Amino acid sequence: MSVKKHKDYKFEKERLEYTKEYIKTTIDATDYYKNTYKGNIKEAMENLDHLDSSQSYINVLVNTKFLEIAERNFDHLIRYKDKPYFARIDFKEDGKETIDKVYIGKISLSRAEDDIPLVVDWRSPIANLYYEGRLGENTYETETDTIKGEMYLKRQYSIENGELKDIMDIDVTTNDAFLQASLEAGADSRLKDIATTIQAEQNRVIRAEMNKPLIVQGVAGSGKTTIALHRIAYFMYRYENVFIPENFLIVAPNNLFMTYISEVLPELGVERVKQATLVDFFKSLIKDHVTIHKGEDKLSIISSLDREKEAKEIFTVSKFKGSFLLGKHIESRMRSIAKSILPNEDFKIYGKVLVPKERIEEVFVEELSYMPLEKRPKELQKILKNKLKSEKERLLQALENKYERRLLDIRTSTLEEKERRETYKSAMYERDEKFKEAENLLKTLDKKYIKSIEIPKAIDVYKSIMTLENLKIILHGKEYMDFSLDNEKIQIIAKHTLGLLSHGLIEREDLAPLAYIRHFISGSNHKYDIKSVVIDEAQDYSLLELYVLKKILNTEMFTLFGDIAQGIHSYRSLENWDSLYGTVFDRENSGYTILKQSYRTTIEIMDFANKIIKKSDIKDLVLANPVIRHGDSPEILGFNDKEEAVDIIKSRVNEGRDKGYKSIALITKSYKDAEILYKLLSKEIPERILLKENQNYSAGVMIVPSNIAKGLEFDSVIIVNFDEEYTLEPINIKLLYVAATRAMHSLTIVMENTKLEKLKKDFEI
Ligand SMILES: Nc1ncnc2c1ncn2[C@@H]1O[C@H](COP(=O)(O)OP(=O)(O)OP(=O)(O)O)[C@@H](O)[C@H]1O
Repeated sequence: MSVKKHKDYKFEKERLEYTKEYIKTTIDATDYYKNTYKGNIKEAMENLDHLDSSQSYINVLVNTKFLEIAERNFDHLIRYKDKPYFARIDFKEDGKETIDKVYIGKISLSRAEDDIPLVVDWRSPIANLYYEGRLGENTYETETDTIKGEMYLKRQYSIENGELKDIMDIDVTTNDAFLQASLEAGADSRLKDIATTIQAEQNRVIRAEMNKPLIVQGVAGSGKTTIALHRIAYFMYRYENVFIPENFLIVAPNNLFMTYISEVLPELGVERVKQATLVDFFKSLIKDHVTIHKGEDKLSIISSLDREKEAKEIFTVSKFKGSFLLGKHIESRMRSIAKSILPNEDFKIYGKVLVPKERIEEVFVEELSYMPLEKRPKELQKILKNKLKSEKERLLQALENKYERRLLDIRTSTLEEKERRETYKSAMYERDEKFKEAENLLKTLDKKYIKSIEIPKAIDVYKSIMTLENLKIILHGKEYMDFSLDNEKIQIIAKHTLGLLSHGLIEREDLAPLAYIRHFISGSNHKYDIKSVVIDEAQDYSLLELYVLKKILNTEMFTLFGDIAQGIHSYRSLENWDSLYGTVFDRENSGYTILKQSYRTTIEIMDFANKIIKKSDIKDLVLANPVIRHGDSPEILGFNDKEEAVDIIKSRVNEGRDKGYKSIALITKSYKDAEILYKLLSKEIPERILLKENQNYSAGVMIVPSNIAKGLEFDSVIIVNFDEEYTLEPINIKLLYVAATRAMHSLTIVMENTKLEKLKKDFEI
């Protein structure tokens, strides 16, 4: 139906024009204010020197703040002037006469003259009705109240360049046409914002309470990354007066991913939020000079069929280094280290014990345990100093008395005059010396005692933990056995780790334990002031990594988004969410949500991918349920040699381009295969790019190893398989699943004819 035929077209068009006009006036006014504030700042700066400078200083501060707000408003208004809202609900609150027409957009805008809202923010309480309510009786929660009433209308608008293109009344048509349209659009570049089409289950995650941990298990394409960012935007709105953007940390898998999500950040107004990879965050904490070993890609080794011994070593070492067991061992080891660095003697003066060593130990190890090791000596010194102070008077008095007596004895002695005088003089001298000595001791004894406490380096502590001898200690403890140790494993772990350390090298898995040790030694030496953490691809982190992050940031406000079915790094990371309870988070005090609906892929592709993941042994596997959207069936094409492979790939890429696909990914199992493919296509597709972890994201024809493709999406995916195979090993199943679920519209597998039948048979595809 043409938009003009809609019964309310005229009204809506006028309303849009009115809103646009109002925004234009507001933009002009804001611009005017901006200039006024700038002028005020300039004037106040000029007056800083001669007038009352404190008043000028205040003027600068106040006007700078105003200017900041005006600039932010100005940017928002400019950004949304041509699309001020995307939906409307009509709601009559119980007890009120009128029905409010509530226009929902990315900004809030009220008419200055009568304070009537023209547009309300999508994050406001009433907008919740748009996302979750159906027509009829409804309620929504404000900060203080529950508002009851009736919703009469739920309407969506398509507005392009300021023009009303479509009006869609939902709940009349049950099918959400806007969602369909938005899903059909191609992935030309990076992630987009979905404020218009957020679904109820996603809305609940976005608005879920922040002050306790929330784990979101979402199938591939369920919008985890997208809603993670919307959740931050929501909190920044909801707790505007409590948090600044810099209080939020997004933990992302790599730099490529960070640029992939970067476009949506300003769109949601969260561009100043902190972003870091966990590796960089931990690296910034460990100040000791260490280099991360660039060994062969562990994933390649693990997913190979003929490298069992190496794979076993990787599993053993990585699992241990990511275990809660190691975390607990570090904690107890740090206690023993705190004890061992203390001098093995009482604090005494002239043989008199002022503080027995047991008491010193109690203070240093127990009472000061809330403090980093580095800071404890100073605190201990204060105690010792106080002891010396209270001892001073008694000690000097005793000395005084002693010499008084002695001098008296000499004066009244029967010695000869000359000898008596000499003896008296030398006793006087001795007394002065003794006083000097005592005063000196009183001044320095505490320093001397403290000086002998040597704070170890984190790397040395770690080395000592990883020795056979010390690992054996863990073997004898029976607690926290999330990782079962035995003698053979200990040998492997010690040899592997000490081997690397002896060359000044560490591996990724060493970062969390090292950062934790460093945290014990130096405390929070990071530059962040993080209150709330949002982790995407959370299944890729180990228990210890998450535990250490939480300890270091000292907050409960964690939201974890992930999918166990995509846990291709499970050799070093979580295998299920349950393991987080009782270790990192408290089960009773944490939220857990499952998202089953997948928005990315067509039904045909999702069915194909589900067949693959069904072959895995993942406990309580949740299969993705695609939104109704059809497309071509995935194809598996065989080749006899690489030349033929190149021809097939080239023609598939061209077909994709003809269909208007802007992002086409050639996904390989490993980085090695990606490099082979990159070279092979140098003539046929010279503009192709090889995506790497540390580069910026850009669309086009991309060659991507599957582990790097994780989290991203493409219009068309061509899985290319040369030398390496996808077998029924758990890791291979996950790698193939990840690759297949990156596709939005089209999926092809290209592989050697000799391996093709086996793949089809194995996966029943
Ligand atoms: N409510 C929605 N409306 C429109 N598009 C949506 C919605 N939810 C998700 N999408 C789209 O679905 C796609 C997948 O989203 P996203 O990448 O956030 O999912 P994910 O769960 O992180 O996926 P994966 O785990 O597979 O990496 C994106 O294109 C996103 O824009």
